[in-house]
Amino acid sequence: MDIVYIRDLKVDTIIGIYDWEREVRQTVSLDLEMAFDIREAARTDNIEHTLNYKAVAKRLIAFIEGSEFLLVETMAEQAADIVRKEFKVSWLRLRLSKPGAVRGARDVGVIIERGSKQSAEA
Ligand SMILES: Nc1nc2c(c(=O)[nH]1)N=C([C@H](O)[C@@H](O)CO)CN2
Repeated sequence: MDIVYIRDLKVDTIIGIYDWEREVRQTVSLDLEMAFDIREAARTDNIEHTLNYKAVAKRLIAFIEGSEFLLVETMAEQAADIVRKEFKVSWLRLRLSKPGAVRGARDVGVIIERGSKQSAEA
């Protein structure tokens, strides 16, 4: 199985359960791994034959910038749903982190896997 990925996509947004978090935008970071068979794109050297990571990143930035979730869980689930449905991704792993949200920790957050690797198999 091949993977197209985006690492450390930083986006400013309203996120969090505390009063102060509803007023100040914080930075979240996304790591995204998406199953995609890259062989046709490699053979043709044509962007139309692959999963365009810039298009995925632009869509996620627009979605997250406009959102106001309380929990990282909700943001992660909805972001995964967008990628799966709009970009026809059969399997993905998404890590969503809030850098500096907990004193003493570099970052905190969630990692989710959705979909099946089967349909992305060669
Ligand atoms: N599992 C979670 N735990 C916590 C979350 C969350 O979204 N998911 N959020 C917070 C606060 O908003 C925190 O990020 C502020 O420091 C606490 N725990």
